Order: sequence, then C-alpha cells, then structure tokens
Amino acid sequence: MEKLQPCQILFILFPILTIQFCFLVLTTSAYTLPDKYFINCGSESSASLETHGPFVGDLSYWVGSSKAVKNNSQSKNTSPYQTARVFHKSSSYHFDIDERGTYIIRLHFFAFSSPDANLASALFNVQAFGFLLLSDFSVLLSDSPKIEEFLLTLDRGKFVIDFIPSHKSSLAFVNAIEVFLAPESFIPDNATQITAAGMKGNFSGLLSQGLHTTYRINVGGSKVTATNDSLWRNWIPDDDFLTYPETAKNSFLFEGPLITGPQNTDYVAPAHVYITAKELKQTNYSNITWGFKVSKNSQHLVRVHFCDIVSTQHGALKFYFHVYSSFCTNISSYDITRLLASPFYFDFVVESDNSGFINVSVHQRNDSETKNAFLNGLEIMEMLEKLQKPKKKTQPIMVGSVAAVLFVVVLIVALLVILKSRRAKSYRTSGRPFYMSLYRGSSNNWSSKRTATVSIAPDLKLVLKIPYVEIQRATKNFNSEVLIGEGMFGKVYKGTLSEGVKVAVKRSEPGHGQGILEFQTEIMVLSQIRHHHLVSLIGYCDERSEMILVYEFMEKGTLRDHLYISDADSEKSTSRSELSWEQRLKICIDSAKGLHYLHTGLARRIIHCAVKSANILLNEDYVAKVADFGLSKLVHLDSDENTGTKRSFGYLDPEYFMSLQLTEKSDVYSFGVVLLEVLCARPAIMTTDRREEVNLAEWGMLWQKKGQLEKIIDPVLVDSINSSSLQKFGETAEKCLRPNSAERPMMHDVLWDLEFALRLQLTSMHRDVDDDSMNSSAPELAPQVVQHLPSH
Ligand SMILES: Nc1ncnc2c1ncn2[C@@H]1O[C@H](COP(=O)(O)OP(=O)(O)OP(=O)(O)O)[C@@H](O)[C@H]1O
Repeated sequence: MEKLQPCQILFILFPILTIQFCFLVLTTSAYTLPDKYFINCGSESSASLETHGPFVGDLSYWVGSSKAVKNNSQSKNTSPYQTARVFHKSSSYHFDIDERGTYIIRLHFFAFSSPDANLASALFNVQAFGFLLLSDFSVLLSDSPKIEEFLLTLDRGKFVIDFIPSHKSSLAFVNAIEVFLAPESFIPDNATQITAAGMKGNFSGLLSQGLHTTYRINVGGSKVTATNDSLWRNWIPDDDFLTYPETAKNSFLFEGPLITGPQNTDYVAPAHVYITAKELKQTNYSNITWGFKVSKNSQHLVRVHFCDIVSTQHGALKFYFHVYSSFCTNISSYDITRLLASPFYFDFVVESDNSGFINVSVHQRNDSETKNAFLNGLEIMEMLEKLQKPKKKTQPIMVGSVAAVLFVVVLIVALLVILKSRRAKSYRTSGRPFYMSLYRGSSNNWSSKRTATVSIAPDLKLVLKIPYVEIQRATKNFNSEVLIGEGMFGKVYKGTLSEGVKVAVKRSEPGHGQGILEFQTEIMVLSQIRHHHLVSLIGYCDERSEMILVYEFMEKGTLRDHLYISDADSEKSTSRSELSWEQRLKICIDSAKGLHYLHTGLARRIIHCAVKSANILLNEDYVAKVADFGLSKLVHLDSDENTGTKRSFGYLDPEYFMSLQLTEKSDVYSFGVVLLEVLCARPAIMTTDRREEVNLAEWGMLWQKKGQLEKIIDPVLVDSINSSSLQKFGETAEKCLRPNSAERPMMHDVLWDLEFALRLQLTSMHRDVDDDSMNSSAPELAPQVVQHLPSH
C-alpha cells in the first residue's frame, strides 16, 4: 500500500476530527488567572515585563525590616529589574490565598549595581510553606536576571515567603515575585517512580511535595520565550544536553494544526514545543541520549512531551523511551492518541544516582515498521528539601563542649589524612582527592610504570574499552592515508568504527612528550563529562602496551587551522580564514560555553590548563568544542611535576610565573589570547624583529588601549565587522587579559559579553538589510532584551 503523507492523512481526517476534537491554536491562548500576585519589589509603583504584568508595588506585602534600592543606571526601562528590596535580617512577603491548588511561584533576581547595597555580595536562604526553596543563594553581577521557579500546592490562608541572610553580615534581596494558581491538574498526585537501580513503582503524594524547576527544554527547536507560553515559561533548546549529537537531527517544523487527543495538553506545554522534535539522524543509529546535571541521589519529577510529527503513516512507528539504561517503556503514539500530530506527555518520579546526571534516551525498535525515535520536550523539577522542625535551644555550655569535641575529632582526622596521603603519595586535585581508577587489575604494563596508588573514584562513569583489533580495522592498521595530525601525545588518525561512527584515534608513541599521566587524566576527565561544546571521548584502548584514545570526529579540524597557516610560528603567518565575523563569534561563544561548563557545571571544578586555538575543534556545522584535557587538573599533582613547561607560551597566565598555580582565571587569560587570534588571525607568539609584535596579548592590548584595535584585525574582516561589536569584543578580550587574575571575569561573564557582541553584529546586519544603509552606527539593544533571557 502506498504510504500517505501527513498532509494527506490530515486532509482525510479533518472533517471527522473537527467534530470530535478541538484544535490547538498555535497562537498562545490566554490563561485567565484566578489567584495572582505580580509584585515589583522595592518600589511603590508598578512595573511590567514585555510579556506579562503589571507587577504592582510591594508596600502592602512585605513584613520585617528592609530597604528599597534602585538600579544605578539611569535607564528608562520600566521593568521590575530597576528596583529591589534588600533585607539584612530575616523578613518575609505575605500573600492571601483564596483557593487551594498548585501554585507557580517565581522569584526574580537581578544584581544591578547600586550605591545603597552590593547585591552581588548577597548570600541567603529562601523558605516557604515548610520547604527550603533556595539555600546559600547568590547572584552574580550580570546583565541578565536569574529567575527561579517553584511549584507548591498551597492551602487557603496566608502564604509566607521568608528571605533569610545566610550570616549576620550578608544580605538577601529580590526584584520581583510571581505567585499564581496553575491550571487544574497541572501536577498529578501519582506518577510512575523510577529508582536509580531502574526499579519501577508508584509514587504517591506528589501534591504534598515542593518542586523546583531545573530544566525546561524544547527538544529539536529554538528557545521559546514567555511571550509564546500561556504560563510565561521559558523553554531552551536541547543541543547542549545531547550525549552524542551526531546521532540526532531536528525534525522538520510541523506546520499543520495539532490535534487534541485524550490528554488535554493545553497549558501543559505550548504548541511551539510540540511542533518541533529531535529524531534519529540515520536509521543506523540506535538511540538519542540526553544528560542533565542534577543533584545526586535526589528525587525529580521528569515530564516528557511527545507528539508524532515525524511519521508519515499511522501506527507504523513505535520506539522505546529510557531513563538511565535500566528503565524502559514503549512509546507508540498510535496506541496512546490514535492520531498523528497529537501531543501527549508522561510524568515520572526519577531518583538520580550517584553520577549527578539524569540520562534519558529514545531508542529505535527492531520490530517497528518505521525505524525512528523522537522526543519533543522535557522538564525536570527537583523535589525540595523539607525544613526540619526547629530543635529546642541547647545550653551554651553544651554547645561549647560539643564544639570542642568536634574540633579535636576534626584535628585527628586531618592528621590521619595528612599522614596517609604522604605515605600513599596519591594524586590530588584542587578539591577532594581524585584517584585514577580505570586501570586497576588490568594486565597492561603501563599501569605498573608508575607506582602511584590506584583507588576507585566513586562516581566515575567508564567509557568504552575498545579492542585493539577494532581500532586497527577502523584506521586500516594506522595507515598514513588516514593520518590527520600529530600532537604531543602522538599521531592522530581518522577512523570509522564498525557501527559506521567516524572517530579520531590518538595513538601515543614512545618519545612523545606526553604519556601515561595525560592518558589517564584525559580518560578520567572526559569519562565524567558530556557536553555539547566539549569533544566527547568515545573510548580507549590499553591492550599491548598501547595508549589509544578514541574521540568523536571533528570534521572541520582545529580553529587555528581556519585562522592562519602557521609555519612554525613564522612571521609569514598568512591569514587563510574563510570564517565570517558572525561565525567567529559563534565559535568563541561555543568554546566559552564549554569552558564555563568545565569551571562550574560539575561537582568538582575542572581547569583546562591548555586553552588555545589548536585545542578548539569544529564539527561539520562549525559548532566548536573544546578538546585536549591531557593537562587539565595536573596542576595540583606532585610538586616536582612542572607541567607549566608543557604549556604553550603566549597563552600562559602571567601570574603563573610567580605563583606556579593555575586557576580558572588562567583559562580565562588563555581564552583572551584565543579571542585575539580569532580577531587578528595570527599566532599567539610570532618571530619578528618588531619586539612589540612578538606576543599577541601584548600587541593586541597595545592597540586596544589606544582605541584602535581595528588597525590590527584580520584584513578579510575589515568591511564586515560592526564597530560596536568590535568594541565589545575588544573590551571582552581586554578583561580576560588583565594581569591580575582577580580582576578577570568568570567564563559566564565572558560568555554573556560575547553573546552581546554577536547580537550587536546581527542587529547591525538586519538594520543594513532593512534600510540598505551603509551607516555603521552603534545599534541600540532594546531594554527588553533582558526580559527575553531564559529562566535557566
Ligand atoms: N577529535 C578530532 N577530530 C578531528 N581531528 C582531530 C581531533 N583531535 C585531533 N585532531 C587533529 O589532530 C591534530 C593533533 O591533535 P592533538 O590534540 O594530538 O595535538 P595538538 O592539540 O595540536 O597539540 P598538543 O598535543 O601539542 O597540544 C589536531 O591539530 C587536529 O588537526
């Protein structure tokens, strides 16, 4: 039988369906709020966001001692981010609740600069309704607000939100509060429960839990902002969470009407979420997996959204949905809704394991007529900690003696740890000890080359151990035809694994500078992390004394190769970049995201220590990923290991020469050098008689300080780069390259600045297209930009 196209099916079904079902309208239907509070904190007057409001003055809502502070910048902006209420002592907001039900509570925080209070130094707890909403919470000085969302099922009566400074000298603050009743049955009381071991059961009593939204993802689509969501939620794209991005593709945007099935998804998620999806890129891939960093060993409500916009035929597609690898359920939209293009969703209560990640995946089924699998949306809400009932006050004398005993115990433990660590000479990281674990008991001889203690790291996820013969086959026995490069570790080959996955194979060779430590570190670091902007380690091989690392293949090679041909850093480094300014900015943004994740996204911080344009790789779509973790973390190992000598000059933090310590801010410095390489298309160090030109960081800053950075930019950019974008970029590089590391920004701020530079460039391009003018005056960013940023 000839397969019907979705549009044909809809055409046939339309008359029947209009009688039986109502259509979801793509434009967001307004939600009429029964119980609602939108509060503009620290102000008597109203403010509003572009999307919703008005946010009314807070005078009749707060109780306690407080101070109202104003944003220093003289903006005409009337958003609630212009004022804040600051608390030096525990204080609260009170709301009258007339109707029992699940409420959405949003707290908006924006640390603006003000002479009256240093909001960026705030450190506080927020609690409400017997739950700890936020603990030791702080907000960085940033150009975007932080919005924290909670779901609580409240009784009628007073609802109180307490703001409690963490200690006497700290402060608490808030800019805006939303409290409104969610639509009926928004959160169920029961859901399928999945334990970390994959056990399935029933979780009952969800309505007596407090939930904190941690992820809200529009899978396969772009950002959906509050404007397009009837409950003013922000949905962000899923790309950064894909474990193996090469296995997935965005489905075609569905342009027909969605059909309401048995589950009414009005308000559950906007139509924008259901009309996009990720599906398998090719039928030879078995699954698409996403990983979300969450609190370890805690409970989460995971809501997954589906809508079959990918099938062409009814009932032909069924696939599996997995949580971790142990829980699996069948998804067949035909069995659930009997319709194509009809949204449905599932709720699971998932207990996170010790890895600190929740992994979900969709897998194709062998017995499905159509071989595919898809997902449209996902939300993760963490269950909040319940507050302990206050204990009776202990006598001061008791407290004193307990403290003394504790002090002695801590002292003894510390002494024991020091003695033990001296004896064992175990490897350490900056935080808690970080041991090599993969190789215990393996018969390879390299594990015996070092006598270091080998212990098990509790939360290490093993990467695939690939047989040597498989690697030999993949690289045609390390044939020079597939040799693509050579670094300190050894030669790099292009290979194809038996499943058809293209890989880069790094094979250590005797005589190369790097060795077992780098090999171990690379596996250790990369086996614990998966991020869209970090090159994934697919596997390793340690058979026959080999040290081989297998990575995802990055089709377009290194960023450096796209910027200039560097002939042993010769003076004649000719620019060969075909990359536009927008592409370069996007590459910098991607790399900043990867580094930001390394610095802050994991329980233990990772310092890359070798950030340079040769360690930023580009995939076929020019998406940039940070690579080469062989040197990361080694800074805190045995002091006789002078890893600094292995680092590339021209990128090295000047403070390293005095402190012999590398920190996150050293990565920021090196990244500043990369920014200049991108702008000027020349190497970090160049041999030339003109002394001031040798070091790119010095050379770039010389021109930046003169305000004439445009004089040294890559000639191919001259006519295409917008002056405001260049100015922002130059300032960002300057901040990264500050000699004093304490004055350098965090990667998060660098990322924001770069995104701003991109927006300036794009705004100017649109303007050029619109009015076809050659005027390159500075584009003004609408104040609403701030309000469009995602909650998370
Ligand atoms: N995942 C990958 N995909 C595609 N090509 C790669 C990949 N990894 C490395 N390469 C290629 O192999 C070359 C050598 O890489 P490698 O990481 O070993 O050395 P390097 O970073 O250039 O130098 P060093 O190790 O001295 O810092 C790179 O320049 C790049 O062209």
